[in-house]
Amino acid sequence: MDSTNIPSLNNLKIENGEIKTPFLIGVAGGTASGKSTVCKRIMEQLGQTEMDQEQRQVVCISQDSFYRDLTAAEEAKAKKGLFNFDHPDAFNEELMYNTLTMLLKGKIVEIPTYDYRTNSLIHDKKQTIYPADVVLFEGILVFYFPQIRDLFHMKLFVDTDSDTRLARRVPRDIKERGRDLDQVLNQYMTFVKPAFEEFCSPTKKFADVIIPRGADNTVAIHLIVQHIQDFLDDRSKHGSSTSLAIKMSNCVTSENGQLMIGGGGGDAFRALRRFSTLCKEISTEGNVFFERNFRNFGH
Ligand SMILES: Nc1ncnc2c1ncn2[C@@H]1O[C@H](COP(=O)(O)OP(=O)(O)O)[C@@H](O)[C@H]1O
Ligand SMILES: Nc1ccn([C@@H]2O[C@H](COP(=O)(O)O)[C@@H](O)[C@H]2O)c(=O)n1
Repeated sequence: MDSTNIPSLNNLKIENGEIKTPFLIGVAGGTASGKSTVCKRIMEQLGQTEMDQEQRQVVCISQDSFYRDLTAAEEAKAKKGLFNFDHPDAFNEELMYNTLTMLLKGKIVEIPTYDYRTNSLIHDKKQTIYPADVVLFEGILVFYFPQIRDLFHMKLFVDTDSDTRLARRVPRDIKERGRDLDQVLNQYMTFVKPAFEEFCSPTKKFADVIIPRGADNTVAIHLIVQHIQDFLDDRSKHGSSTSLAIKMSNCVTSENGQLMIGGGGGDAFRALRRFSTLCKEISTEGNVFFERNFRNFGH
């Protein structure tokens, strides 16, 4: 095999002699806001869904894979819908952080699958995540933990009104997650709604881009897809060591939420200009909001 193109060596993804480190995008939002659907649309529009896992340039991970194992007493509560899966303590923050930092270092990681019917992780059904060029990490509390929040190069918040979310959650949980109507409504009123207000909704302020109406917002999705495509094109031209993320960190800083163009590369500037120009061209209110102007773009 050509030594310049070894797909994986010592758990590192190496392509053309370079360690591949991903551009990490966080996708937060309330339950059933459309986070997974938005990620799916992004993947589809980038032509990723028909590719083999190992060939994909863009991969998506769910925060559900980082629910912590429950004790026997917690499991019994969960069965009756009396465990709070919307509280930050329900997650394994350390594993989430370690997994994302491994991916950022170009390592291949394995994550368990989550089973909503048994409220547990399936440890022997692991999903292999190759670093790829872009990693989407979606979940209700992906912006809650400061250390994890700081890892993202770009943060999206899917903002769908709570009536719509509840109307979507009820049939989904009954059909796909093995729940009955009473249980779904009880859990929603006891845990989901209060936790959304206390822990999830306040993280909207950390988002770089807010997507009202989730997957219905085709304009916002198109803009994000364009932006990622620019990044991928830049990478295929210059390789991962001269990634747009790194160049962006040179050219965009924002102490007070304003864009500042410094000494970054021309491609980064073009990509950013295209994204912001497109946003300005859209006169309809409520398509894309820039809240903090890529404060966290690059490290
Ligand atoms: N724009 C939409 N229109 C209609 N149904 C939708 C839309 N977006 C998502 N859904 C449905 O709502 C449910 C929750 O969507 P999902 O993307 O899984 O949300 P989340 O990942 O935020 O929990 C799913 O059953 C999904 O098919
Ligand atoms: N065993 C579990 C684990 C989680 N939940 C609920 O899932 C929601 C998060 O997933 P979304 O796809 O809706 O973002 C969260 O609100 C938990 O209440 C559950 O019901 N059971």
